[in-house]
This record gives sequence, structure tokens and C-alpha cells, in this order.
Amino acid sequence: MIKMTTARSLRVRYLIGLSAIALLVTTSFVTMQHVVSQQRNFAQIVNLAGQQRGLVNRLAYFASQMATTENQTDFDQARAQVGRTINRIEDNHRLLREGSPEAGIPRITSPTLTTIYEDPMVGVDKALDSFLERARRVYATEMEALTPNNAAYIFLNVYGPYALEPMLDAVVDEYQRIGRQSILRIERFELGIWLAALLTLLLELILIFRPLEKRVTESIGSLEGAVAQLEETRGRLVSAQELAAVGDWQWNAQTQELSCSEQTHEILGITADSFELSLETLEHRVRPEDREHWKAHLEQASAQTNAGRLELEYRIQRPDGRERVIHQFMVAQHDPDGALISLSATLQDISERLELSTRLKKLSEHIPGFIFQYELRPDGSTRFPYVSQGIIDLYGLWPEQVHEDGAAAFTRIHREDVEHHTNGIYASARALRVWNDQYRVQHPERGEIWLEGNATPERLHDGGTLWHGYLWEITDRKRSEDQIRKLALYDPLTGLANRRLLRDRLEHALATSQRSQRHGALLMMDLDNFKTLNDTQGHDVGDALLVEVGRRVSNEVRAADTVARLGGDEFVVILEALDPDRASSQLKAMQLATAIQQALHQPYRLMDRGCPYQTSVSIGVSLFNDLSLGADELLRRADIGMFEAKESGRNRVCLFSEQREAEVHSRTSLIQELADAIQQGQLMLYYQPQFRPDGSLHGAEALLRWHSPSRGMVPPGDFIPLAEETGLILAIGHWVLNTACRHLNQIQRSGLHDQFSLSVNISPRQFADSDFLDKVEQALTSHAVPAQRLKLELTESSLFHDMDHAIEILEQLRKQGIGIELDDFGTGYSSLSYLKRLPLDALKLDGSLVADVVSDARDLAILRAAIAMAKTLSLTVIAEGVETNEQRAFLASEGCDLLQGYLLARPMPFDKLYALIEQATPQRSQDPTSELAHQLSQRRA
Ligand SMILES: Nc1nc2c(ncn2[C@@H]2O[C@@H]3COP(=O)(O)O[C@H]4[C@@H](O)[C@H](n5cnc6c(=O)[nH]c(N)nc65)O[C@@H]4COP(=O)(O)O[C@H]3[C@H]2O)c(=O)[nH]1
Repeated sequence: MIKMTTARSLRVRYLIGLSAIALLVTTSFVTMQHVVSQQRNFAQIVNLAGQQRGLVNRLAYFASQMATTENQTDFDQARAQVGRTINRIEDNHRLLREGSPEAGIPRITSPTLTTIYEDPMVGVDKALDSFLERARRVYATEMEALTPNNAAYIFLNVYGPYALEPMLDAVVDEYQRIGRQSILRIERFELGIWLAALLTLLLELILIFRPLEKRVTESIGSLEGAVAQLEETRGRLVSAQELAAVGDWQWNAQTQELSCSEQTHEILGITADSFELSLETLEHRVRPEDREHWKAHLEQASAQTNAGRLELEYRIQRPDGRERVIHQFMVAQHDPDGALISLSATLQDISERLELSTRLKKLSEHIPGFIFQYELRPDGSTRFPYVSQGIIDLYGLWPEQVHEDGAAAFTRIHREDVEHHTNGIYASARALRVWNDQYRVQHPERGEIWLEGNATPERLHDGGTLWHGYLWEITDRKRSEDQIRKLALYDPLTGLANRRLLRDRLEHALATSQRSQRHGALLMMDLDNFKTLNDTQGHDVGDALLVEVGRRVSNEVRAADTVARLGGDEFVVILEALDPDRASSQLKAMQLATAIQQALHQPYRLMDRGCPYQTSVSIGVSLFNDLSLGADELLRRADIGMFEAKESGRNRVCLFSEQREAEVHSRTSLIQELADAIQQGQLMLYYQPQFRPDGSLHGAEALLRWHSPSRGMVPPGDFIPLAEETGLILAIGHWVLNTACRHLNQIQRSGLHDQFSLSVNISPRQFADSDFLDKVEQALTSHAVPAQRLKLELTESSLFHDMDHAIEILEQLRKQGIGIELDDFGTGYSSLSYLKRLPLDALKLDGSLVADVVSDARDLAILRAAIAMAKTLSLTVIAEGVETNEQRAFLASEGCDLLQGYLLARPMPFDKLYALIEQATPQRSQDPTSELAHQLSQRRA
């Protein structure tokens, strides 16, 4: 459209340009004509004016002949000449004065001419009249009468040359002047026209021809570009045909000629010059089985004027023997009368594509799941243009059922997943983002199955979306995930919630209680003595009990409440929405906890074991009604409540209290400080010497001291039970053993006392430690201390728990030479039969026994029995807590081998003990190395 407008404007400009030039040329031509005619006219006039002068002379001449001849004939001839000349002068004068359009002589006037002609004195009109009047008189005179003296004749001869001729010359001059002026004007006009023509040409050059030339150049350029583009397009078409393996041919119905592209030759396997292609030769290439079909196709195209694009697949046989499958589109062209003009066709070798699609089909039939093309049309309707057979297995639908309408597949989707599924598809269509989804399908035979899909979308021309994707079944995986999720959230043994789920629920319960303003409660419970059941009856029975406990607890609470097992024998219950009132909520929670406690106290029949098992539970209760506490704090509080229930004798329900928490807190910080104390070197060993009855120094008992920076000196009675309970005693005991051995080494190296021994207290937990023997041996070895120098003090509780095991350990210790002493003897229930079995070296009579031995007959009896018992078993008897001389004397007299107590010496630091040993030794060793070693060790200590 734009191009047409441009061409039209070019044409208009060009025409204007040409018209202007034509106008100028025409004007110039007319002007020239005018100049020429003007010149001619003036030439005629000047000529006429000039003729007048000649005619005047001629008249005078013939008048002279008339006057001078004597021959009548000559006279007559001269006379005739005079007559004709008079007429001509008169005619000429008239022409000059009046002009004659017929003769092409214009009437010329000017002031000068008027004067020349009409002046009354010297005007040509009057002079010529006078001259011609004399001439006529001469003419009328006969030969005989005419003499040179004739007045008229004389006038003619005189007046003519001398008066009239100058006048006529003036006329000629004037005509010439007027003619020149007129021509000059025309010439100027001509110059103007010429300049205008030049200017017009220049303007046309600038405004018309230059743009015209530019346009033409541009047009030529774009024409060349178009030609190049055409060439390129042709080239591209050829290579596209090559690439797509698409050929084409045209058949002209009139000439019966068939032209085809190079690619057609390529497809047919023939060269362009091998033989001439015609519809017949083309048909000859078609396999005989398909030939009829091919012909029918051709005929249909030729016959039907409105057949449109016809499609056909057929096989051809190439000269090289290869069979190929061809896909052909054919279009026929007809004239308005319906006569066939031409046939055009494209043909493509689809053998490989067919083979590929056959393979793909086979593949898609054998892979699990199905591949598909899914189309979402702009109107929201859907279809599966392609879907493999796998859809039968996953959707229970045949591919044909969804080819044109995908609604059937949609109805199979699980109703809970429909919204999510639809949103996913639309989101993918909007953003053209890969669609990926997991959703459930309700299969008519297989029930609910899980599918996962992945598809890449593309936008269609009509605005619809087409996905290419793959769907596969993930039911098993989903089940496993479900299982894993359950395992992650539920206790596999009891099926109750585990710690993780409990936390979630607890946080949720806290939030709910804040919203509803109703209190909730957390119950934490621990079975009493579960470990014993587990150890004695085996884990199967333990597990059976836990399952039953879980079941009974669940029975006691509402379905909405959460019962969880935290591990081991620890259970937790979350009670929700109790009451807005705290007291009432507390009451409800305690009642429920008591109900649980009672339910769990009922006898159990575990794994068909003969006698029923009975257990009890300690329950801690903590209330909540907002988020402020947090799940951790709430659990901690319930734990404190439970701890208290256990502390106060088990089988109890205890509500968390702030005071109890403070106690627990102080205990916790004590534990922490004690743990730090080992690292920070706040522990020390004091030694309380032991003497023989004769007062000689025998050895010493190592007693632990804790110099706490914040608490001052903490007595062992305050922290050893805690260390025992928490297990810290293992590290502490290790340190004590090694420190005692190091000190023993120093004493030994000093050479002061070659029999001196140190007794070290061993706690029950330390003794039960599987590495105990190794640790003792390691302490002796690393400090190079002979085993005989080390005594271990054990209590009954260490030994009687598992006698056999204890005996085994003790024997091993004794085998090395380590002395074993039974501490606190007389406070427990040790009988002779037990003592007999134990490989002991000494009995240590408890200080409480010694304290009242002098005054209390009962204590005296026990003491005597104990000493007798020890003597029977050949054990050394050590008495501790000797505070008075009476006690000492008495104990000595009763046969105690060793005495220990404030009377003799209080517990002291190592350097004091060392000094005591020095004092007690009669002769100090002179060994300089021993001295040096002592000093060094002193410094180190
Ligand atoms: N009233 C009175 N008391 C006397 C007299 N002579 C000694 N004692 C005290 O009696 C305790 C003797 O220690 P124990 O019976 O083994 O009792 C020890 C022992 O069971 C334990 N113990 C101390 N050190 C250790 C240790 O290193 N390991 C272990 N496991 N327990 C230790 O702490 C308990 C208390 O130790 P200590 O407070 O040092 O108290 C020591 C000692 O200072 C006396 O004449 N009169």
C-alpha cells in the first residue's frame, strides 16, 4: 500500500516536471515564432518604406524619359511605367499607414511616425501627395506637350530627390528603430523565458528529478535486495527441502510437462539427467501394491475442483532396490470452467520417521507409565492428541477415549487432588513452565493409586497449550514415604507419637490454649523399676509391658489428647482444653494422672509368663495456658514433677512447683560445677594417716576435697552421692586413683617408707564400670607404683549387688597384689557367709560403731563380733573415727590392727603427709636423687 502511494506520488511529480518543461518549451517556441513574424513584418515594412524611396526615383526617372524621348512608343512605355509607379507608391503608402492583415503587415504607429507622416509642413503624407499630384500631371501630359521645362516635370525631378527622399529615409529609419525596439523587447522576454526554463529545470532537478533518481536508485536497490532475497529464499528452500527431505513436483496439464526439485530426485533415488520424469515414470516408481491407490489419489485431485489439499502415503521402489515410504500432499489448480491446469505436490521420505514412531510405540507400550501429549484449548477444553497404551493401566481408560476429549481422564482424579492438579496445569500454561505433579487417581479396578507426572508445555498458534510429558506410578514409593513418615513421627513399638510429633502437637496445643483461653496439661511418666524387669526378664517382656502401658494410657484419655512415648519407659500425655480456670484444670489433670497411675498399677500378663507382673509409675504434671512457656520449658517442668514423684518414693503423681524447680536447679548447677571442677583442678586429695596400735605410721586413706570458688570447701558427702548418681564419679574416681598413685610414687621415690600404702575409696558405680580393672592397672603402671602399695576401699553396696561378678573382679585385683578393704563395716547386713566368699584383705570398722563403743554395750558387742569375724577370716581390722584415748586403748586391746581418727591425725594435704612420713622415718635416705625427686614432685603437686 505504501509502495503504491510512493509510486503514485513519483508519477505525479514526474508529470508536473514534464508539464513545466513542455510549457516552457512551448512558450519559448511561441515567442520565437512571434520574434520571427515580427522580424518578417518589420522587414516587410522597412522594405516597403525602402521601396517608396526607389519608386520615387523610378517615377522621376520615367518622367525624365517621357520628357526627353521623341519616340511615341518609348514615351508610352515610360508613361505606363509612371502610371504603375504612382499606383505602387500609393499602395505602399496605404499599406504603411494602415497595415494589411492579409498581407501580414501590421499597422505601426508611434509619435515620431505620426510627426514624420502628418507634420503639416514637412509631413510625408503631404509631401507625397504633392509629389504624386505632379506625377499625375506629368502622366496626363502628352509627348508633344511635355518638355523638360514642364513645371510638373521639374518639380518631380527636383522635389523628389531633394525633399521627398530624405523624408522617406527618415520613415525607413523610424520603422527600423521601432522594429529593433520591438525585437529587443521580445528578445528580453525570450531571455526571461530562458532563465525561467533554467530555474524550472534547476528546481525540477532538485525537487523532482533528484528525489526521483534517489527513489529509482532505492527501488533498484530494493529490487536487487528482493532479487537477492528471492535467490536466498530459493537457496533456503532447496536446503530446507534437503534438510527436511521434502521434494516437490508440478505437472502442467497443458504441456504435460513435469518439473521437480532436486530433492525429489534425491528421494526417488534418480539423477536429473538419467531419465526424463513424467507422471507415468513417477507412477512407475510407486510400488505395485500402492499404485492403484496412487492413481485414485491423482484422479481425485484432477477431477474435484474443490478437493483442497489431499494427503497420501505410499511406498516407492528406488532403482537401488531400497523401498521407502513417502508422504505426499497434492493440490490441483483448475480454471473457472473446471478444467485442470496443473497439479502440485510435495513428497517426503518418512521411512525413518515411521520406523522411529513404530519403535517409540513399542517402547511406550513397554515402559511403566505412559507418555502423552496433552492439549489445553483456549476455551478450556482438553484432549490428549497422543497417549500411549499405559493409560489403560493407570487411568483405566483407552487412548481413544481421551484423544478428542480429556474430560474422562479428569474425572478419574481423586477429588481432594483436583484443585491442586488443575492449578498446577494452569500455572504451567501461564508461565510456560515445566509441569510436575504428584496426585491420586481413582482407578476403576485398582482403586486409589498415586501418579507422578512431568511435562513440558509449548504455546500453540491458537493460544492453546500443548504439553509433552510422561506419567508414571509412584504408589509404592508413596506408601514407603508414608511408612517413613510414620516411622519419623511414631514410635514403632507402641504406635504412639514419638518425641518429634509430640513437640509438634505440644506447640500446637500451646497455641490453641492461648486462643481458647483454656488450660492444658502435660503429663510425663516413667515406669518404676522398668530396668530391673528388662534386665531380669529380657527385652521381649519389657517391650510387651511398654505396649500394654501405651494401650492403657491411651484408654484413659480422650481421642483428641496425645499420648507419646519418648523412649525407654518414658511416656507423655498432652491434655488439651481442660478448663479456663486454673484450679479446676489442675484438679482435672491430677485426677486423670491418678486414673492413669491406677490403670498402670493393675497386674499385667506379659507374654504368657506365669505370674502376673505389677509395676508402678511416677507422673509429673505441668499446666499451660499460653505460648509463653514454650514446648521445651513445659517438658522440662513436667520432667521436674516426675523427678519429684520418683524422689518422693515413686508411684506418685506430682504437680510441678516452682520451689521444687529451684532445688532441681541448684542440683543441676551443682552437677555442672562439679563437672567443671575436674577440668579446672578444683579437686584435691587429703590424706588421713593410719597407725598401728604401737603408734607407728602404716599408711593413709585418700579423702577427696573440693575447693569450689563459689561454694568454698564442699564436703565429699555433699557431692559424692550426686557424682555417683550422674556418673561423674567415673571421671572423679579416675582422677583420685591417678593422683593417689602419683603421690605414692613420690613417697616411694623418696625412699622414706618402703611399706607405706594408700587406701583409695571406690564407689559402687566405679566398681561396676567395665573398664575398672584396666583403669586401676593403668594408674599403677603409668606412675610405676607396686600394686602392694595400693589398697581399695569398697562398700557392701558395691559388692553384694552382683556377688559373683564382684568376686571375679576382686580376685583379679588381689592377684596383682592390690589390697581390698571392706569399708563402713558394721553398718550393713554383711553376714559371715557372704564375707567368706569375698576375697578381702581387711575390714574397716565404721566410725559410728567406734564412736559409742566405750559407752554402748550393744556397739561393743557388734564390734567384738566383727573383730572376731575378721580374725576368723584372717582379715586385717582397721578402726576409723578414733577420737579418744579410751577408744584407742580399747580398740588396741580388742585386737584392731590399724587405727585412724582425729585423735591420731586429721585428714591433711599431701605435703603435710609427706612431712609426717619424713618425721616418722628414723633415718632419711641420703640418696640425692630421691631428694631431688621429692623436691620436683613437691613442686609439681
Ligand atoms: N567424726 C569423725 N570423722 C572422722 C574421724 N576420722 C576420720 N573421719 C572422717 O570419716 C570419713 C572417712 O571416710 P569414709 O568412711 O571412707 O567416708 C568417706 C567416703 O565414703 C567418701 N569419700 C571421700 N573421698 C572419697 C573418694 O575419693 N572416693 C569415694 N568414692 N568416696 C570418697 O566420703 C566419705 C566422707 O569423707 P570425709 O568427709 O572426708 O570423712 C572422712 C573422714 O574425714 C574422726 O575421728 N571423727
